Formats: sequence, structure tokens, C-alpha cells
Amino acid sequence: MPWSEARATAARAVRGPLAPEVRQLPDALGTVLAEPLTALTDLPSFDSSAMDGWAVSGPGPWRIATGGHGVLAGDDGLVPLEDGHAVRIATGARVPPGTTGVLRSEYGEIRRRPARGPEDGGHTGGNGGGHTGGNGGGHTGTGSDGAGSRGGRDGRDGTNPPTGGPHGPEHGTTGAPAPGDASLHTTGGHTVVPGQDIRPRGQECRSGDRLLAAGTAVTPAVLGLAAAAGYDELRTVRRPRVEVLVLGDELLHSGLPRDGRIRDALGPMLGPWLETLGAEVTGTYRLGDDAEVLHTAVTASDADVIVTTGGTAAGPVDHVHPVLRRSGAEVLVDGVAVRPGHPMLLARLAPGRHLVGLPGNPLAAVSGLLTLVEPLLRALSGRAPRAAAYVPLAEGAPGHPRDTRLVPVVRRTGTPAASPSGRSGHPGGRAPGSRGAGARSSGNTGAGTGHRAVPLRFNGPAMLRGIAAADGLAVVPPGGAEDGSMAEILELPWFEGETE
Ligand SMILES: Nc1nc2c(c(=O)[nH]1)N[C@H]1C(S)=C(S)[C@@H](COP(=O)(O)OP(=O)(O)OC[C@H]3O[C@@H](n4cnc5c(N)ncnc54)[C@H](O)[C@@H]3O)O[C@H]1N2
Ligand code: MOO
Repeated sequence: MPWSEARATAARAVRGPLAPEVRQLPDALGTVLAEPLTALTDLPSFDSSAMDGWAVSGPGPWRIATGGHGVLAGDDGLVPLEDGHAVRIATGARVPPGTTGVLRSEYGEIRRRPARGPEDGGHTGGNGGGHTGGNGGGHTGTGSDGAGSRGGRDGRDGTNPPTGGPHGPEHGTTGAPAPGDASLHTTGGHTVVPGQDIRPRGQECRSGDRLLAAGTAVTPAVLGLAAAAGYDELRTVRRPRVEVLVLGDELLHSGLPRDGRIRDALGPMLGPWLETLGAEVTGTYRLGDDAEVLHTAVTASDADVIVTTGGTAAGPVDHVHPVLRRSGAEVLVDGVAVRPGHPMLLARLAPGRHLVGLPGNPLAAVSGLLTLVEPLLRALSGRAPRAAAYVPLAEGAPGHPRDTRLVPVVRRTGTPAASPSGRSGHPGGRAPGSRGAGARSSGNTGAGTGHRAVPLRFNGPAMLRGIAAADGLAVVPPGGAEDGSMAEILELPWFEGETE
């Protein structure tokens, strides 16, 4: 079967996504929304200050009560602000009714009014002491807000009243400053226009707005948005349960290869890789080459998808095909015209239960993972098919006469002349120091995208050295691809963007 048909067959193998389930927010990471994310509240849910400063009412200068901390984030902020008055306000605090706008702390200064009576004592700027409880008076101009520190820098210590510490919330600061306390003035020609530095209620969304579509992957950012929008739990598509069966008597699970035996490279690789594709991996089991054991494992499993490795060919201990026949499985894909990986297969064990047979050669297994497993898992978990990415090749890639080739590549910006060294003679197939070295090129970049795909060496079916240094696999059509031609790239989950 042609490679693209095999992928399409895997994507169509299931009728639709698995059933939705409800998950607490932290558990929903990596799943897919089963329904649109709809705002449960306006965001912001109240008019709030975008800056630390002062809420002001009407044109300035404004009368302001000193001391206390003003209105903080989390206060109900319901005490109205009278015309001609100001009150300190923190970023995120609800603005008092009557607020015209917010003057940033760096755009205003407080001027103390002359002392009015003997009880003022001359150090609290005419507060009368009783009003600013807890402000630790006696150190004028050194308060903790912008006005206080500005006063200090400007040498106006004698004119700025203390602006209060973190203690002693003042009742009345939002509505009734003591007359004659102090006045707030703008500096540097700044003005306050209506709505200035106020985040209006509903600016980001209104309750009921659709924030994200069903099928959106739940990323950390989505968790944050869902929490902001009022969610404690999300309805998401159940993760496909995947079981990995590693076949092969020749495999060792620790130490050095010895006595004709080799290390299992697929057991450690597939579980984490499958998780990045949205699977819940229920277990990785090493079964050896035993048809009975394999048959029992396949028939007893309740996984949505079984992934086997090895044993797909027709050798004396290749048991996958005979076990599938014995189990009455329907083989949907039996070999694919792709190199490496042509013996890969996909079978339906029962409605809703599938088996993907990955060839034993490690890069061939990766090929099967991206050709059959990924589309199947996307369909089961409700994700849209992978969007194709196309990148020009930094050099020609030889092709198979009839089959598609998948070749590990690394994307790189820079001159095409740099690319041949990335292919030959260097470990991992990359020129020494090529990653991050040198200035970003302003020209010689590929087809408007600014980067090119450099095919890597060590791309034989039994090798992982190329893919371990790669950030994608280039799809090379039968017959090959020329230098500079556009190639589809299957991005690896850890692709972080092109390198220089
Ligand atoms: N007569 C033919 N023989 C083979 C053909 C063919 O067309 N005609 N195709 C070759 C290709 S291509 C591949 S790929 C393999 C596929 O074989 P199996 O899926 O049956 O895999 P095994 O024979 O079990 O193993 C192949 C190779 O990979 C090594 N291996 C297996 N598992 C692991 C593992 N977990 N970690 C590391 N290496 C593993 C195994 O030792 C073998 O060297 O068939 C070819 N033969
Ligand atoms: O599947 Mo094999 O590893 O194509 O060469």
C-alpha cells in the first residue's frame, strides 16, 4: 500500500474519538477538549486597574487621603470615589464606582498640604494621626508606593506625606479623604483620559463566548485560560490506552551487547514517544519470541491499541502474522511502500481495538510509529490530522525506485553551502558547531521560509543515530528529491524551530 494511503487508512480505522470524560484541571493536560471551551464569566469579571497608581475621579489635581494601602487586588472596591478625589490602587484591584481613570504611580506625585493645627505634629502631613492608623508616620516621603519613592528621589521628602505601609487598611480611603490631607498631581504632562489604564469588564470575553473549539489540545496555557474562565474540570476525550509488546529473544535490557545479543532500543523509546502523541501507556512488556505468549497477551489485553515491535516479517520466529490470523483479526494494512519500515502492519482485533505491528529495526519502528500509530492515535483522541509542513531540502535526497523514503533531517537557517558538511563525516550527521553558531543569514534561505532541511547520515533501518540528532523526517518520494525542492516534513514532537 502506498505510504499516504497507509496513513489515511490508519486515520480512518476508527469511527471517531473515544468517549468524553470529566477530568480535574491538572489531570486534563495532554488531552483534547471534547466540547468547546465556553467562558463561564466575563473576563475581566469587573473593571479593574491595569496599573499600580491612583484611581481618580474627574479632572485633577485630586484630593487624596494618605496612609493605608488604598484599594488592593481582592478588595471588593465598592466604596464610591467622589468627584475630585483620588485613592491609591493596585494592579488588578477593582476600580471604585465613580473612577474616571487610573494615574500610574510614576506619572503623579502627592503634595502635602500645610499643617493645619497643633495636633498635626508636622510629620504626617496634616493627617491628624487618627486617620492613617498604622502608617508608621514620622518618615515623610518614604512610603512604599511610587509617589513616596519619587518624592525621595526628587528631594521632596518634606512635602510628601507617608503613603502607608502594608498594614492598617483605612476605612474611608476610597470615599472620604480627610479634607486638607494632600493632593495628587500629574507629572511630566501626563493626563488621565476616561478609562485610562482600566481593564474594562468583559474586555477579553463575555460569559458564554466560545474561547476554544472542541478538538483543541489541552496545553498548560489552556489550563490557565480554563481556570481564569471559571473551570474546575474539563470534559475531554479519553486518552487512548496503549500497551507496548516488545518481541525478540535477542534483546537485553541492561548492560553491554554480548554473545550475539543486543540492547532493546525500542522499549525505552516507545512509551515516552507514545505519551507525546497523547496516549496513556498502560505498560511495556518484553515477551521474547513465543507465539503462545504473544497470542495470550494480544487476546487478554483491554488496550485500545497494542503496539508490537519486531516479528512482522516472515522469519522463523516472526509470530505477529500467525497470531493475528489465529485471533481472527482483520488486517487493514499489511506492508507499506515506505523505507524503512515496509513490513509495518495495522489490524483490527475487535471493534475499537487495534494492533500496530512495528518492524524490529529501530528506525523502521519509528517510521511505523509516524505512519500508522500517530494517525490512529489522533483519530482516537479527537485531534485533527497533523498539518503538513513543507521545507526546501538543503541538498538532494536519493529515493527508492518505488517506495517513499523517510529520512531524518534537521532544519537549519543559513547558506546552503553549509549543508553538505552537515551530511558527511560528522557524528550525528551535523557539522561541528553548526547549531547556534554564526550569524543568522539574511539571504540564501529556503523558499521564503528562511530555513532548509538538511538530510542526516546514519539513516539506515537499524540506526537511531540520525533520528536522535534530527528534528523531523523528510518524506522523499519514489525516485528521490532534488536539492532545493520542497519536501514534506514530519516534525518530531521535540522540534523547537530551526537552528542556525
Ligand atoms: N527475507 C526478507 N527478510 C527481511 C525483509 C524482507 O523484506 N525479506 N525485510 C527486512 C526489513 S526491511 C525489516 S525492517 C525487518 C523486519 O523484521 P521484523 O519486524 O520481523 O523484526 P525482527 O526480525 O524481529 O528484527 C529485525 C531487526 O531489528 C532488531 N530488533 C528487533 N527488536 C529490537 C529492539 N527492541 N531494539 C533493537 N533492535 C531490535 C533485531 O535484532 C533485528 O536485527 O526484516 C528484514 N528482513
Ligand atoms: O523496514 Mo526495513 O527496516 O525497511 O528496512
